[in-house]
Amino acid sequence: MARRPLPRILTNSASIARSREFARTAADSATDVFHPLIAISRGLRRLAVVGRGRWSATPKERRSPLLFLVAAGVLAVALVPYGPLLALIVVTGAAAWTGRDRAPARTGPGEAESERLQALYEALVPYFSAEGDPHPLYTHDGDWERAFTEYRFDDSGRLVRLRLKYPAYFTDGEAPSRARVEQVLHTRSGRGREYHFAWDEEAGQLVLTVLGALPTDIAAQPFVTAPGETVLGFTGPGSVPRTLPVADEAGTRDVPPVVWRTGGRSTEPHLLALGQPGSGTTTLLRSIALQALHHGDVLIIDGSGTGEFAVLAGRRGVLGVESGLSGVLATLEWASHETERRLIAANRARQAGRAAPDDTRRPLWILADRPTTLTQLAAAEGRDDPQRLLQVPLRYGRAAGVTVVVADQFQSAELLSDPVRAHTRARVVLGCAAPEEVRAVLGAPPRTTAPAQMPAGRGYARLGTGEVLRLQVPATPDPFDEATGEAHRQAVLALLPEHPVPADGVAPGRPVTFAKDAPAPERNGAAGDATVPAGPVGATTAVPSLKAAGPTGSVAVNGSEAARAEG
Ligand SMILES: Nc1ncnc2c1ncn2[C@@H]1O[C@H](COP(=O)(O)OP(=O)(O)OP(=O)(O)O)[C@@H](O)[C@H]1O
Repeated sequence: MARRPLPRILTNSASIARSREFARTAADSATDVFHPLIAISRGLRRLAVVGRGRWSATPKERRSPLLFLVAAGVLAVALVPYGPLLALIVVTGAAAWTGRDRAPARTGPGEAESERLQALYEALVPYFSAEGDPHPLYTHDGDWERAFTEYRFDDSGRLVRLRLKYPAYFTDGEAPSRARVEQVLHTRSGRGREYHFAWDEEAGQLVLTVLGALPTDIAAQPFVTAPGETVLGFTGPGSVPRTLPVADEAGTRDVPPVVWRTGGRSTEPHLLALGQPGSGTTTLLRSIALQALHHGDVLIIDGSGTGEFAVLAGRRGVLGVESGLSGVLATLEWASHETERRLIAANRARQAGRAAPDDTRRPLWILADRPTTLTQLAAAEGRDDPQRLLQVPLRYGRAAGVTVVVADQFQSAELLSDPVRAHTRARVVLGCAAPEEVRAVLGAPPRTTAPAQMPAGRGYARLGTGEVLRLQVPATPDPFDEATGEAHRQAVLALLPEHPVPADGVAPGRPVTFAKDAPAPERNGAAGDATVPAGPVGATTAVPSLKAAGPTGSVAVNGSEAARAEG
């Protein structure tokens, strides 16, 4: 029997979160409003307990006279004018007094906490004091309470938040000055945690906040995003104005994502990810590929040649997974021509007052893992540099719906070509990296200290000139890797597009060839077969030729376009 779907409100985690928030606010307000009633009822309960205790303590022979006295008192009160009203007021007052909250409100820090704050204050004196300051805010044996305006400790007595004032002459605009203070606060407040430093230059204040670790348990899954949006990973609460529902074993929760927008309106149409070996750049590419395949076609250049993308080969939408130099060169040449073709087709359509043809709109992704390895190989063999062939997609890809993602290692960064550096405005750094290294790649240093343990897939992302965000890439391991856990393997396999049905007896997963003058290579899963570049190979990088190229000047078209061309 088909299961009836749950009502939307039960499956919509955003509305559940809203309802929870509403319930919490309502409960808080109700507690405020009913606080006197709560105190009176608590007092009545306490008075009743005291009364019962007294009654049990009274010897049996005295209980009858006592009962008589109480009854007489009640009768007298009942007969006196306004007696019952006065009695009610007296009992209520007694109950309110007895039921008042007696726990003394804790004000100020404990002894140990004061000592910590004083030590922190003393450590900052050399940085925040100057000779000749008549009223120094920071001075040895000074009063930390003048400088620290807000502080919070966790249950174990460790500082989790601190707001401090600093003198106006402190050079808070200079990165080295800031770094020195941050270093002192970091080491004095306890290593092994991540700290965020927010400098308010206008107010002359610095706020230190201890950040929670980013979740490492989010597996690959279909993320709720719009077309053109790719989830690079997840970041800390409050860093981005949005959350995404993610599912795990415990259910669904909302997590702030780092979403990268690609396409015609994107200001960061291409991405460069750098990392230490084993930091997770290949995994990031795999995660991007799985998301890209929902709406587009993907070409993969596996420069390391370790077969970590083999699971994608032959899948619907995967145009090729290339690791050999010849195959890579042919593939990139095709991609370069395809970019030109799309531009020309879209341009012609625009001039004719038509919408861009469908075959120029399906996003094409070129994912290049460790292309510098191939650059070295090409140089050794005296052949063309594959990175040179990325130039056209990088330069014109945005208008042509072509997105380039390059991942490499820090050590090879100097081998990256100028176009790759210049056109990849979305940047990711994964793994351990010094703040200067992060700054060199992202253009700005991270505002947080590095965690003590850097899990795989952990790093920083920066989109254009935006803020540097902490990033944890969702676990998207290679399902063919024996070390991959079953749950993660199944999660990745569930996201893979199916193998296309072989209409012509071609075995699924057959490698696609993009050789010059070869017959049409298959665009696995696309509407039809794609032809290879028909134009001169060398024309790909001749950018001025973009305008000049006529119908024969370029190139790859899908089946229907080819038929039209032939017709
Ligand atoms: N986000 C992640 N979550 C969990 N595990 C990850 C994540 N990213 C990578 N890993 C694991 O870390 C290991 C290395 O990952 P990966 O191959 O992606 O790194 P790499 O940077 O490409 O390294 P190399 O260049 O040396 O191949 C793999 O076992 C992978 O499953």
